Amino acid sequence: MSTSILLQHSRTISGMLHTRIFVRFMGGGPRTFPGGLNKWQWKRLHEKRAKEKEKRLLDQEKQLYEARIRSNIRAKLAGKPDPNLNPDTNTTSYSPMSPENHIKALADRFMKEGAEDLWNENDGPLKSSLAKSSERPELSGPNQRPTSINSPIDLRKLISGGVNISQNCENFTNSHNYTKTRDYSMQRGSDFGSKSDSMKHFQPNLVPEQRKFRRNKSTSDNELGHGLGDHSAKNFADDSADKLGNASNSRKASDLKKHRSFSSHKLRRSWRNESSSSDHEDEDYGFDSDDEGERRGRSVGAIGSRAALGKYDMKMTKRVPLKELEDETNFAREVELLRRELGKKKLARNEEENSEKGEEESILSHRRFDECGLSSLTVKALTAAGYVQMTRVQEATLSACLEGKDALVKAKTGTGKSAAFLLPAIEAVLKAKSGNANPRVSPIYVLILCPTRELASQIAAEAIAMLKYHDGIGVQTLVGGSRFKDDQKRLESDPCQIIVATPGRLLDHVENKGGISVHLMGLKMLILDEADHLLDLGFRKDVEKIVDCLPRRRQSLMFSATIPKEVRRISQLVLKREHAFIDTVGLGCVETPAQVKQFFLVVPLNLHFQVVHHLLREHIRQTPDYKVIVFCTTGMLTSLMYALLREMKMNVREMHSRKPQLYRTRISDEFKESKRSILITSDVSARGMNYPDVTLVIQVGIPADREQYIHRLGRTGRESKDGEGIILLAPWEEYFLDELEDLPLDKLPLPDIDPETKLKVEDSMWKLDNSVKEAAYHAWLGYYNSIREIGRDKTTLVELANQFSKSIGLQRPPPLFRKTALKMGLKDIPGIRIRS
Ligand SMILES: Nc1ncnc2c1ncn2[C@@H]1O[C@H](COP(=O)(O)OP(=O)(O)OP(=O)(O)O)[C@@H](O)[C@H]1O
Repeated sequence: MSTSILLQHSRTISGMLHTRIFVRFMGGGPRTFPGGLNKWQWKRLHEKRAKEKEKRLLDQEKQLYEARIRSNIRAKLAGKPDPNLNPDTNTTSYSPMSPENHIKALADRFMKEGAEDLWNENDGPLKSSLAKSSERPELSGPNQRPTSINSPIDLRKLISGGVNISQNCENFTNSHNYTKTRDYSMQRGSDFGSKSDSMKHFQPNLVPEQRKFRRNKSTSDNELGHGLGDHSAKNFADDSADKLGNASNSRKASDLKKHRSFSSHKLRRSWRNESSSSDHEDEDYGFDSDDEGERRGRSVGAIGSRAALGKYDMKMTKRVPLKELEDETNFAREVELLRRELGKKKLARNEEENSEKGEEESILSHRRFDECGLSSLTVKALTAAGYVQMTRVQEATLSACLEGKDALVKAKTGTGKSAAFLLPAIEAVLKAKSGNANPRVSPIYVLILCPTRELASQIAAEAIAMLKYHDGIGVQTLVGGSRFKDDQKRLESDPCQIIVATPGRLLDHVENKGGISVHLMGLKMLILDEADHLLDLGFRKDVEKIVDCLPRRRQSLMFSATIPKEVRRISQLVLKREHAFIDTVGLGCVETPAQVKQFFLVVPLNLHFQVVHHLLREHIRQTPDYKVIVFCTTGMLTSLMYALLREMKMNVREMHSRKPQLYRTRISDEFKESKRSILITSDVSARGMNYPDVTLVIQVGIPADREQYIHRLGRTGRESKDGEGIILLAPWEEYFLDELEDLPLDKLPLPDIDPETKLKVEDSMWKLDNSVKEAAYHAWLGYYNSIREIGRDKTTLVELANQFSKSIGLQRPPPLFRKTALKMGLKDIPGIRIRS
């Protein structure tokens, strides 16, 4: 696991990356701007314009670059001198940059680790099927999931893998008149400096090959319907020497000029539930993502981080560059040679890594807490809690955080991020307290924001454990589900220095002038746990408003197991520009815990309940100390699943945001302590919850997005323990697997469920109250209607919903209120019944 700390980089128009000391952007200045915009809107407007301008320039540069490469190749194939070269001087005839330098500039720009933000739509996804297939040779069997469309090669990965491509490329470079490459193996440094150094070894003349590699891969993909890693592609490449160069070739090449694009499959919610639920309380279309987002009626359009990040961040589709050069056809052969070589090297490296696995899999580092400048009382409390060595993320972040730097931290689920931010938080309080002995109002020094109530309680409990030996430092939670007035009383009677809050409730306090703003004036540290989620649309506005009320001279930390690049871009809503980005996962590395086995299962919708029951039965049979979490897409579907499994005498508990807070707290506490039990839940349990020893996570239906998949899965395999995850999809949900293409999922065969069990499940379903089923139908319709890929074809959606209705034993699909049907765009769709 490599740790990299990337300083923020600015991009210059010339396309080169430069490290630059940033001036502070958000500090000072007027609070309103021309056009009545507030500073955030003003900032976003400028960011958007800058991005557009940069994209235009980048596109121009790419066109020029491609034109140069093309003319170079054409000239070579026609046996003419390079048109870019001046025949007299044998140098390029144009200035200021030679093709080689230009290529190098682009290489520097695009290939640098941490520069992935610069990759635009046309660059396609970062991962390659080649890299993937060699990473996961076990997936090449019959269980292999469908290869995603045209993934170009992640050359940066190849580079950082230290592969000597020079020899492999020899034929190619000779035939294409590129200077022969030297070994350009690149070391991964732990800081940017070392990375830039290693980039110096990167040979510019490789880039055209890399680019062509990508393009030609697309070509052969198109022809063969496979990625380069596929067997047929291999055969194709083996034969390519014969095939290429013959007359039919150019026809073939032109036949191949089909450009394929694929949707980013970001799930976008297009319909909001709050209107329907407020209008018609008996219908529930609610998603069940987070307490506050939902309570404030904002979560629905907001789930799905990348999808939800405002207009200028939105990525509607990813397009793969498929402008094949007609005369580049014999490239496939070189590609294949290269691929084989890389495959071998990769396997060798994997074996090496496997032998070091014991070391690799542990989340613990070699550093101890008593070596890193924490107060002795904190160390004592840590020891009492059984924490002696730091985890890797704690080791990687502690010194930067203790130095007072702002930081954006990415680390896998279950690796100890909570302690990583709580320890500097406690130190910040100690320092602030010693410098402010007799404050007039007792200040809140640390504010921790997180998305759900249970997570807030969990973090507060961990903080209290770490403060065991400190006197006079209080921790309180401010979360929805309790009485506002009770919060106020609590804050007055028991002043605290650390607040853990969900954004909605905190904002209520701030906006209601509940007195909390005065206490927040002394704030020293702001922490966003599950930061990417807090910057989703569901929370972002609240978070912005809260941040606006906080002192600007503060330290800010953001933590999550997933940080999509859009979040990196907008992190400056909270962080200073010169913050550290600490990524303990590593660019291009698998973002899920290595020891968690992941499976997917594609089953017709009408069999989902039976299959869940079957999977649970099997798991219970094989795992005496089982502990399972089943994630459902909405609260009402959670209720239905729970009711069914309870009817079938399984040891189940139910948790979603429709349940009263006291019930939720009880269930959460019970499940923490329990063994041999099953929690049926919605996404309220997806992030941050630390239920120990979960052996299996089942996800029924597609989650809101890739990030949510990772967080749900992360409820198992915590602290390096073993775990298993299964995602159950209907055939029309299978497209979602493209989102997970870089994760090691294996296909499970369709289980053989005996007829007797089938009957039992059906019987139990029949016994359930119709109101639960009707609510589930409405919720189902609301959820999938909001998912762009599924909800845009309303007729099919309604057909599927009616299938679902039938599968849960409803004789007829329950009717919708006219207003609701209208809002969902379903009013005149055949199969929809309207309530009279
Ligand atoms: N230094 C340590 N030594 C031993 N155990 C630790 C240490 N730090 C954290 N843990 C344990 O690791 C587990 C996971 O920690 P935590 O909940 O903070 O993970 P996380 O990275 O925040 O996960 P998520 O991404 O799901 O929120 C907890 O049980 C915690 O007690």
